Amino acid sequence: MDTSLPMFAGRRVSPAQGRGRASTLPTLTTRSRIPSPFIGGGGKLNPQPPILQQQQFEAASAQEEEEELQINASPNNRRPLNAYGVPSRHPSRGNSYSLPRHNVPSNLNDKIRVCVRKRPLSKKELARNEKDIATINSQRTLQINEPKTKVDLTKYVEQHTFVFDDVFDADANNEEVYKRTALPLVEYIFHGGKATCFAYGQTGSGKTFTMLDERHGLYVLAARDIFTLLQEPKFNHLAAYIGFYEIYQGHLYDLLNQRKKLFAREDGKKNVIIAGLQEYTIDNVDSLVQVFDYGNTVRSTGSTGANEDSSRSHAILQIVLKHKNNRKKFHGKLSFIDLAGSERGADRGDADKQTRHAICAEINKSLLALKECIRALDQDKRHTPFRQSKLTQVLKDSFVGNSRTCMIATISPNISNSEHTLNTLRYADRVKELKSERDRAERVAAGLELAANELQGLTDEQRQEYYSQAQAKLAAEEYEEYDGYEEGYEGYDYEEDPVYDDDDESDFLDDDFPSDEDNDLFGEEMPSDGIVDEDFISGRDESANYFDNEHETTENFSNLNVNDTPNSHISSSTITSHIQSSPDYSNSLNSVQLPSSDGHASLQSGITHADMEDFLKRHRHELREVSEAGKRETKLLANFTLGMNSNNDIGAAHDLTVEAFEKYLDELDTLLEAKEHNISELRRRINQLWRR
Ligand SMILES: Nc1ncnc2c1ncn2[C@@H]1O[C@H](COP(=O)(O)OP(=O)(O)OP(=O)(O)O)[C@@H](O)[C@H]1O
Repeated sequence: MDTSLPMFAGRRVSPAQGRGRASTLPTLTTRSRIPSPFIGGGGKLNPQPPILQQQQFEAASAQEEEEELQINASPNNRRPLNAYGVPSRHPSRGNSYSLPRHNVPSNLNDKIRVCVRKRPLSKKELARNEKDIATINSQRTLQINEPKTKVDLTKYVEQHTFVFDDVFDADANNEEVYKRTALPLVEYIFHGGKATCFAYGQTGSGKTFTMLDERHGLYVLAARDIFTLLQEPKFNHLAAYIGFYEIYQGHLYDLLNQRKKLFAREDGKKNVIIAGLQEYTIDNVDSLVQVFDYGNTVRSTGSTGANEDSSRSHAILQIVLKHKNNRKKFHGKLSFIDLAGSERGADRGDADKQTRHAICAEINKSLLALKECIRALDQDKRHTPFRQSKLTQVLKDSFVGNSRTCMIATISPNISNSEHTLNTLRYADRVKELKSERDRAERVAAGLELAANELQGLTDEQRQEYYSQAQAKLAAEEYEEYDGYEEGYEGYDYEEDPVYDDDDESDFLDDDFPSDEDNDLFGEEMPSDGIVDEDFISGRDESANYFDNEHETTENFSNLNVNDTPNSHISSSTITSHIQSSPDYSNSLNSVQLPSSDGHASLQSGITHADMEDFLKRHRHELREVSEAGKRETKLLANFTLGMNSNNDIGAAHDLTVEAFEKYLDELDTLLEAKEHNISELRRRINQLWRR
């Protein structure tokens, strides 16, 4: 007797999952698995989410799907033949199933969306008579018919079925793709969010065509809508700033400024700043395309067997919305990323083998890190491994807090690329596991399979044996799948740290940025000659670290007398006195109801344990935020002091120092504002406790 387990899409399926739970199908709803403050009623950034309509639609569709399944289960139901003339379920393996059509649209407001786009067969592929092995079954499912050969040389087709948020067939145009991928992100950034849209896939599968095509690329379509929205009176105070850079072998280069090397840092509000990035204020699509074309000509490319223009770098086009009258005031950000080709180590074109290996390793590392970061977010992990690659470091602020991400996996449909295509789809599948839907499909498929054959005729004992094996197998698979993600990174045990104790606010614990010990936020090597980098000072740089700060020394601090500044609201060099003199501070202080003067606490009697816990959480948060801001402040002070010391006080050098001083003050102001905010928030909570 063959007790091997039935399989689905390359994975074995538990009979317990299959038959046991199939009967509960009608009550299963599809999905709402990503808890996000912006999804479902009341989310500030999402004033009218179409969730309700969607849920109603889902309920109706669930019923339809169920009916369809029962039809498929009928022994009289003849399965269609696939492109190879074989029934859609291979009789000898029992490992593939015809899935219900997933006609339920996904939620455009999900924090993370994963879509797939199939390109048409190219002329060359058609001329070679290559078969199209990718079948789109519905708006959300696709099937890869992978030709295989058994050891006895019998040919068969293995079918792999995947479910995504959206699947676009070869005839879908960029406008259609745009509406369900980047358009929601455009709307989102106008509500103050940060968003990322990226394409992932094998060389030649259509990433550039989708993202960066100069006529219909998603970036052009998005820019068109962004510029239109900026004309509206309510957004009149905003302007779009365009920057275009690449990540090549772990370094950042400005594509709009002669590949000048760039450094990524984080400002006081946790926005990632690409220091030195040349940004253009652009208000029409034509100029944007011009700027972009220019940038593209300097992008790092190499030649592979597959595509002459194949890129070896990740290209990032960012559109930042800022306040017109204050460029430092950030509103929203949308990044389009054309990732380097995903195939592993298969490149053949580069002359130098060592370079080729280094490039491939770097690309693989960053793609892996990207996947892990998105997975961590999707699964609400407490720690996100941003530091594992330059790509994820620069994208950090697009993943945490008010952020949305849309990934478009691009696939080639031809037979000779089936392996790469499957790799791409598996990668995408892992990025966001649409568990409830996949499980549902698996349960159904397994249920049908079992009903049809294997368990029939078995004794009770044999069935029992079958179930235990299946359960053990599933448990092992699940263990393998999640093993390794829980430990955190950099060897630091966050669980043990009482300060970083169990907090429910989303990004308390996922901050990977180094603090005092690092040169820049990402630990990247900075110019270490102590000389002011001209470009940093030239006014293009929004970062605070204008000077090399390799040797942070306290003696230098005394050289800076903040009291001498013309900026009157910084009245003292100490944070405390600054905070005390601020209007926010006085307001919060005035509004706090202190305990009565006879010394008896006047806490409200109904205070619960949970209230106290809640307050402690807030306090920990405040402590951490303020101490981080303090560290940044120390660093800022040291940087400026060192820079000032290395410049003399006459002529051009003095002018540079004054300019840097202005920026230093600006940055300091932002840091203090962040601290004040945290402190006054804590005081507000104290106030609430006394009052209740
Ligand atoms: N959906 C599509 N419809 C029509 N043609 C397409 C589509 N997608 C891609 N192509 C064509 O396929 C070819 C390869 O596409 P593209 O250059 O976008 O691939 P890529 O994934 O960006 O490759 P690389 O990683 O090497 O840059 C191009 O000639 C492009 O015009």
